[in-house]
Amino acid sequence: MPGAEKLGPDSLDGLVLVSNPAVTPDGRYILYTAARVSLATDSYESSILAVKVDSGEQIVLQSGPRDSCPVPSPDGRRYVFARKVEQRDRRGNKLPGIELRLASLDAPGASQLIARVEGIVSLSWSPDSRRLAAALPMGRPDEDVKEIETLPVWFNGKGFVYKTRIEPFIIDVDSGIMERIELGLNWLQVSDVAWSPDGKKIAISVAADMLRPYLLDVYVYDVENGEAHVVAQGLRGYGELAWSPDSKLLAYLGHRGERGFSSHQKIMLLNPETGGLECLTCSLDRNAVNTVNSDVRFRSCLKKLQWTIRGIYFLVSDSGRVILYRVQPGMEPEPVLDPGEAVVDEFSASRDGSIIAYTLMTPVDPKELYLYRGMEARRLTRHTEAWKRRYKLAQPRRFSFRASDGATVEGWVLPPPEGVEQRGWVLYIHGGPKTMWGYGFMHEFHVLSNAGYTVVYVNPRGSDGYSEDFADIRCRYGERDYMDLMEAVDYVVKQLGLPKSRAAVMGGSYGGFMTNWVIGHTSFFRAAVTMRGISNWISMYGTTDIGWYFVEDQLCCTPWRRSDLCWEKSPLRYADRIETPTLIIHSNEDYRCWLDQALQLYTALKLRGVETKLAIFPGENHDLSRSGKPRHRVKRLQLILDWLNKHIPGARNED
Ligand SMILES: CC(=O)N[C@@H](C)C(=O)N[C@@H](C)C(=O)N[C@@H](C)C(=O)O
Repeated sequence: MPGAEKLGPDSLDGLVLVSNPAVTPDGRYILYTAARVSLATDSYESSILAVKVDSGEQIVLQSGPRDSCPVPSPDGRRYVFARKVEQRDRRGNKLPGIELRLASLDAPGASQLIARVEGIVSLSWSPDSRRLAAALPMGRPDEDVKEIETLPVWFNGKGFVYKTRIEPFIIDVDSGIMERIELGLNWLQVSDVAWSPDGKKIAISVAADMLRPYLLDVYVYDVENGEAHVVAQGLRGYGELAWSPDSKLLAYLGHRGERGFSSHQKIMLLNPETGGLECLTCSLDRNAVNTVNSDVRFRSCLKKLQWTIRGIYFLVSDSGRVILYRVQPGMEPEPVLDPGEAVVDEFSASRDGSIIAYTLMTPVDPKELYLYRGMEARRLTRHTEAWKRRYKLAQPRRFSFRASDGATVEGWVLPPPEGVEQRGWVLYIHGGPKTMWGYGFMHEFHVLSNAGYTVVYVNPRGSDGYSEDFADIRCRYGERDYMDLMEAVDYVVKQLGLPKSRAAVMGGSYGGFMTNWVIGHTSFFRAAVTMRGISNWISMYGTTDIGWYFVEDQLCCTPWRRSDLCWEKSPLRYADRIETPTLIIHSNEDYRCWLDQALQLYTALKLRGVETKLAIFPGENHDLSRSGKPRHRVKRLQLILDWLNKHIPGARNED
């Protein structure tokens, strides 16, 4: 019977994650990745499928189980994709873990190896469909003793990276011959490569300053004479590039660092001839990328901007929604596809812009593939329907309130589904801080809801989805962000009637920092769960992949400059005030917020006799809750439920 099963932690099993909707430039096919979560193999079994646009016929192109990232060729006949492999040479040394393979759209299954690489940062076909520009990580850590002379030492999800350079290459796809593009840089990390439609140039965005890897320069490489020259310096942001159809101009996704890491990503128009730079989306005052949180995504190699003859397409995060926009030089940006209370999660457009493939999700619908053509949207896949039919999913309700400084703050409440008694509720704080809650699908929320916990999720100051000023809490962590959250608690208790004595607080990363901050400043909550969090900004500064610049930018302090401020903003400073029973969850390969952040808090709580438990997940990183091994994700969810059930006993609704 539909909705008969209770959606518990192991309901992850069998969920299909649809990602990477890639339209062939001629608009004939849409290629995409479908990854099935398997508890049996403890993996994501990913294959590459295609839909014929005119007939809707579905084709299995590569049956996996570790295939992903299809990138169609300009002539629409072939595509390259990534195959994850784990092999060693005769001496037992690990070989590069990614096969870059070439396949024909007319011969499903068959493919040929082009190169074995450590990873793929960016790919761009030559217009003649014979070569690829590629940004590839090169270099491997020492097998035994690590002899380190660079920064960062390690990077979340990549392990030790002190010998890694991300370099630009040209690859002949038929011979596999790889030719490095020389930029004459001692240290470099290429962010993106883009081959011009006339075939003559390759644009390359690259970080060249090891101590300030967030600064990007843009080079244009002349394919004929092999010379590269700088056309822009000191830019920031994602650094993605797209050429205009006439190969004269570049679109750059990023910013000038107006508000440090709190700046919105913008579509900037770069004239390679003059170096001129013009912001095309500043009038929006919204982030020109998708930052909505979801835990049902699989990896994708799609670009975040695309220049077709109808203009530059990009996504905008706005009040929990994600909308597809378009902008032309000299014109205002305009919405192309507004999904309402939903999220256009990824997109790609045919060369003439007449066909747009995208993935869409809602708070109760995991991602599926859609087609937008002739002002009409059509759903193309139903991979998650059987999974959805098994469970009862409650619908969230939006609320908003006027904060004490007059600003409007919005949030949502996800109650237990019909027939499930409310046991209590959790204030779930997102990370970033510059991400947003909204209309994305959160499996974890439905697990909490099905266990009888109403989930309250709010976008306080520091969140994305609003103005740049709303997001900018630099130097003021634990102030307006904290006040917005506490005022939201006040609102949901007084206005929405949630029981004040049956509340828990939880959050990850920055949300873990804020959870740690909350329990050091109030004992309102019966329980807390802090995940991949931050307790000490001084040690965060030197131990993580982004710490030495992220902490200085966001907290306005370093261990040597205003260290008092670093300490004042560290939850560990207030550990002697914590009374809330706290579960601490961390991964032992989290290099975004290192394990020391959890250990310091755990030690403090143990010494103070506060009920606490530390769960360390081996072989996992900062993204455990989003892409960790399925069995670990189930275990993590069970630990959370056990902790809440222990500290919010019984099933009573009133105080
Ligand atoms: C480069 C940068 O600004 N990264 C930050 C978004 C970042 O990783 N912040 C972490 C402290 C964080 O809160 N991460 C979020 C996205 C999470 O939920 O893990």
